[in-house]
Amino acid sequence: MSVTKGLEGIVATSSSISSIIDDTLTYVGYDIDDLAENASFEEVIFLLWNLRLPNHLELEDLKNQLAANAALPNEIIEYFKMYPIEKVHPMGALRTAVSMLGLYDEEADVMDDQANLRKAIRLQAKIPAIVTAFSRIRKGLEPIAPRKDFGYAQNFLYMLNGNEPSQVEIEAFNKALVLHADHELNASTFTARVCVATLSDMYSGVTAAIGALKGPLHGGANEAVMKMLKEIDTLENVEAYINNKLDNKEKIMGFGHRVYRKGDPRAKHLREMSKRLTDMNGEPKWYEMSTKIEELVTSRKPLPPNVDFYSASVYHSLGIDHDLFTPIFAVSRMSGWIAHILEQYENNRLIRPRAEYVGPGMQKYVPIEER
Ligand SMILES: CC(=O)SCCNC(=O)CCNC(=O)[C@H](O)C(C)(C)COP(=O)(O)OP(=O)(O)OC[C@H]1O[C@@H](n2cnc3c(N)ncnc32)[C@H](O)[C@@H]1OP(=O)(O)O
Ligand SMILES: O=C([O-])CC(=O)C(=O)O
Repeated sequence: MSVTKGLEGIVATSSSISSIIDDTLTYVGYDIDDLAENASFEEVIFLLWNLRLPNHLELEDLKNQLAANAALPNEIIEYFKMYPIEKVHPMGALRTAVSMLGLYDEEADVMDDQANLRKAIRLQAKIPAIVTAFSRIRKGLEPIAPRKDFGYAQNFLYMLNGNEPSQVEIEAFNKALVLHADHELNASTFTARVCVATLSDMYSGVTAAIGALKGPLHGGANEAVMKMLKEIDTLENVEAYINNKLDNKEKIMGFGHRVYRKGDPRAKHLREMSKRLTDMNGEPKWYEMSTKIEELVTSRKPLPPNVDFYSASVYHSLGIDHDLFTPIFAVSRMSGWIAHILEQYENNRLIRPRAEYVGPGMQKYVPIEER
């Protein structure tokens, strides 16, 4: 047996959903640059789940269904009010709340295609309400009900802050959602597929995926980037901080990628947004520090920034609490997880690789009194 550590380069499934070829990312054959400039997040959801773009009526129907299913069971709100909300990380709360949603869904274990599509809508519709309700309750505020006349990105910001977001904010947030929606067989998507390949239910699959996204080597990196930016604090401090980290062989969060070599095509969109939003906010230092970090890191190592690097200053500029950055990634990636779960069900086989055993050889059991 030979082991490929971290399964690097192993092709573990076929998929029609997204592809990364020669550092180009596509969703169902549409270049991410094209989608980032032109598509609404709702169109991307439809695309990932149906493998084609919606027509006008189909898009309206999806928007209506998402709006109609956006409210949370009251028990989840009550649960947030009960537990020590100020002490938990929102990703832990999100993981638990999404799992709880399954308890209030009578179709949770109904596995036919139509039931799975209905669950998909419910999950995608409710995840913004979970993240925003959590955020408000921990600030002593009441959750805000979604508005039926608002789109997905607009509603998220509205439910979070309680006021109507500007057009610039809506467009920036929509673009961030589009950019994060799917990414081939990343760790959380693979986790979701492994889970449902046992023919477990969709709630189990996305709950497992949220757990995998939480880690700082994956989705958790966007929060870690902001922590680093705050630690550095000024443009003057960047050089010493980064050189010191690299000299000590420490990782710089938001850099490097398992698949991309020349660079992550999503990063340039987030870089542009970071420039625009930090300027608009009168806090250009976050962008200036970020570009200086990029210059320094790339001058020393072939490690371009990934999607998490500039998303940190983008979300910060939108006034979003730093520990909500990864939950927001989950709000978007829910669409990709669901697409992969549906695809896995369609052509399922249990995912069960092997491990090379490197433990002790055969041993004889020793009774406890003799140990
Ligand atoms: C949405 C996403 O999940 S995007 C990724 C988000 N994660 C991060 O930004 C965390 C920082 N980056 C990393 O930890 C890695 O680059 C990963 C996890 C993304 C990819 O990891 P892998 O493909 O396993 O690469 P691995 O960690 O083995 O690194 C290979 C080499 O590059 C170095 N390296 C990789 N990333 C970084 C980094 N961010 N900073 C400094 N050095 C790095 C490693 O130290 C290692 O060096 P060595 O060969 O001298 O020991
Ligand atoms: O693909 C990966 O390994 C990580 C990533 O960029 C993502 O999930 O968006």
